[in-house]
Amino acid sequence: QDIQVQPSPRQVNVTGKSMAIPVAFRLVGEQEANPHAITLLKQSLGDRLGTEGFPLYVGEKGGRGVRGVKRLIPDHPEGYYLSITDKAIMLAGNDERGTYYAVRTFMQLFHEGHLPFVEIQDYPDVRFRGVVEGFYGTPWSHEARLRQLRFYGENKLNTYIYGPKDDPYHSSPNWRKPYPVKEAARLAELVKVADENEVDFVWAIHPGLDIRWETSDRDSLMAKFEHMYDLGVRSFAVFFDDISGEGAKADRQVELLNYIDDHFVQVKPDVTPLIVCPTEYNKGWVRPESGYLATIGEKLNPSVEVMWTGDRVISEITKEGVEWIREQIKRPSYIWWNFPVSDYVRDHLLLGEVYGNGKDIAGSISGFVANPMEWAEASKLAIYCVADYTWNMQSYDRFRSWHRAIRAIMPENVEAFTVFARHNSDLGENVHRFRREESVEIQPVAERFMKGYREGHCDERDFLALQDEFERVAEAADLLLIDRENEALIEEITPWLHQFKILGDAGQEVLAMLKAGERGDRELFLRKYNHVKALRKRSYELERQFNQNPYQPGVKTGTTVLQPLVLDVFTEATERFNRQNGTDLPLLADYSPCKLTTNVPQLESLPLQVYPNRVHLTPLLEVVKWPVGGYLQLEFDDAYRIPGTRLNFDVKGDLSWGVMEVSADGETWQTVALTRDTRGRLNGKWEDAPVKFVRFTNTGEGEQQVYLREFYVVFSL
Ligand SMILES: CC(=O)N[C@H]1c2[nH]c(C(=O)Nc3ccccc3)c[n+]2[C@H](CO)[C@@H](O)[C@@H]1O
Repeated sequence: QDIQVQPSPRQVNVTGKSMAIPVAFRLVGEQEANPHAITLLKQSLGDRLGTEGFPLYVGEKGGRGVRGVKRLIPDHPEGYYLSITDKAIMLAGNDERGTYYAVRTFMQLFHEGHLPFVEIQDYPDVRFRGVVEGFYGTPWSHEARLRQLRFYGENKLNTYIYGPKDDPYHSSPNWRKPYPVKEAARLAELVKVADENEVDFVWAIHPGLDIRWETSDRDSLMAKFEHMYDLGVRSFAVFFDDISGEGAKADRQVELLNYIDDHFVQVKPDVTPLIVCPTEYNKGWVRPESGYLATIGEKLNPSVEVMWTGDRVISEITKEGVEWIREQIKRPSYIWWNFPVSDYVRDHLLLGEVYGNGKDIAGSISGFVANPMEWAEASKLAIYCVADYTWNMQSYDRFRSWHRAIRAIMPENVEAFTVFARHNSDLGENVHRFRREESVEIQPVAERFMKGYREGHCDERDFLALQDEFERVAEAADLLLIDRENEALIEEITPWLHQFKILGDAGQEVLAMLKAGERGDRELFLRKYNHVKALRKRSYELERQFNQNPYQPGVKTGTTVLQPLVLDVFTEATERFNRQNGTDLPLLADYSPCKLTTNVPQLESLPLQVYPNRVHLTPLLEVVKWPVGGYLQLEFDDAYRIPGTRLNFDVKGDLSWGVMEVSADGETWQTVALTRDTRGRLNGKWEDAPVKFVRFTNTGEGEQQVYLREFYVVFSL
């Protein structure tokens, strides 16, 4: 019998067939066993659990109920022994959490009215496993956190670190202040639910932006920890990441951390080891001359856990990397894995497989927590896989785990959510150059088809495979948009589902356009051409409406394979149509909210890079000869506010020869005042009535020679 347990247990021996689930269980060990384990049993077995019936023994090593199997219980933290025979059921933990995990596993063995005869010996690879809510952006809601904690209990994750960068009471300016009553009550509830799910709720403080190395701030921090202790928190962290100046000094940090350890953590009877995120938290930032890590390694109390993001801020965790840092800090590192966090690619969802981390790192790390997206429910896909990976690395299978995660999160729409997640996994170009696979199955088909099409032949089998995939994309979007089984998840991803539907429709239509062109059916070609243009405009409008933020606004989907394929087929088919029919249809499917007009010859065919709230001119390497009266003008499709303009012509002197102007009608113009910043760039903004035109003109006495290093306009409705 295929025993499917999440996370995958270490040792499973199927000892026979199975038995019908007993109508009644006689519970033995209730008084001594972990009460959370007992509660869980009662919740799952309900009134089947009582004083009569099939014997069910539960308890920790040394307890009366499980003394007969003491030597079978793995001697590891959170380890457990489970056996089901035709005589009795045994759920025996090496400690309280192990008993709880034995029950969690037991609950997964019920299958079609039967229980398998099985023996399981199990324990986790990594001591501390879970999530650090440590991203920039909108912190998770209280309800989302409650759902997360229950999810961690189900998946044997034992750590949740509360550290949302944008919580002013976690970081500056209010880290010194107690939470207001309402927030305090919510945190107390989180601690309670975490405890019920055997999760350590770790409260982190991020004082480094404005900490003063004086007794007063040390006392403020201790007082805040006492305030959190009074709310029930028993696990604490100090984050010194992303700071500079005074707060970044290693010796000062170590002095404070040791003080906290000596006077708070070690003094309290029930507080777990302190965790610190150092300022030099990845290898890419280590400056040996700073001696920062050496100070941490030599002077920080050995009991303090030290976090580490790997060779870079966003990186895969390797054995070589964790062994290197272990040497530096003189202890195993506590991994802060920056995935599936997307606060630096906010227009993307990261729903792909969890892969790339070593399966041989368990011996050199003490913890592994994933930093998630601001989309809590969507992050569960990766969190589920991290739970599987950190519990039993050697047996981890990225593909199996990802598919089980999808089935666990969206059981009524597995196929649709698989299609959606398959094409929403890469980050696109980003500052950390961290990429993930996307659209893996269809990618070779798309590449082969496009190559053949450009060479003049259209492979029918590939054509049909692509058509089928785009149909599945459109179907998946509609199925998920009406899904009611996981409304919180659908609410989070709805903007991307709408974008995904447009992509599926556009993909089918460009293929129809291609076929119409091949058959010489002008009327149908033009119908499809116009429909695709309309779909791209809808896509653009959706980007401007949803997920607006100052960093990466908008809604991206299928950006690695499917979107480029739609644009490539559109352009190629339109080029052929124009050649065959002597037409001049625009080749770009993408909708653009503005167009460039100019009388400066070198700028005439300059591509625009259009983002949801910014339009950039592509920089030029050569010198631009800008004649007197020469102008460069952007005309928008609507009247917009212009909160920012920037130009950089890389000229040393002043730019008195040029003027930046705006207009609502292209007739009456107003000058935009420009100020030069420290890097010689000229910045302006227009805060009066919305305008449709922005232009820059050489109003001087003679031709100017400039470098077009940067020219962009920020626009907003
Ligand atoms: C330890 C850590 O990753 N800290 C933050 C962090 N810091 C960075 C940086 O890239 N920080 C940085 C880069 C350059 C200069 C200063 C700070 C990324 N991240 C994460 C992903 O964006 C973010 O979620 C996290 O809060």
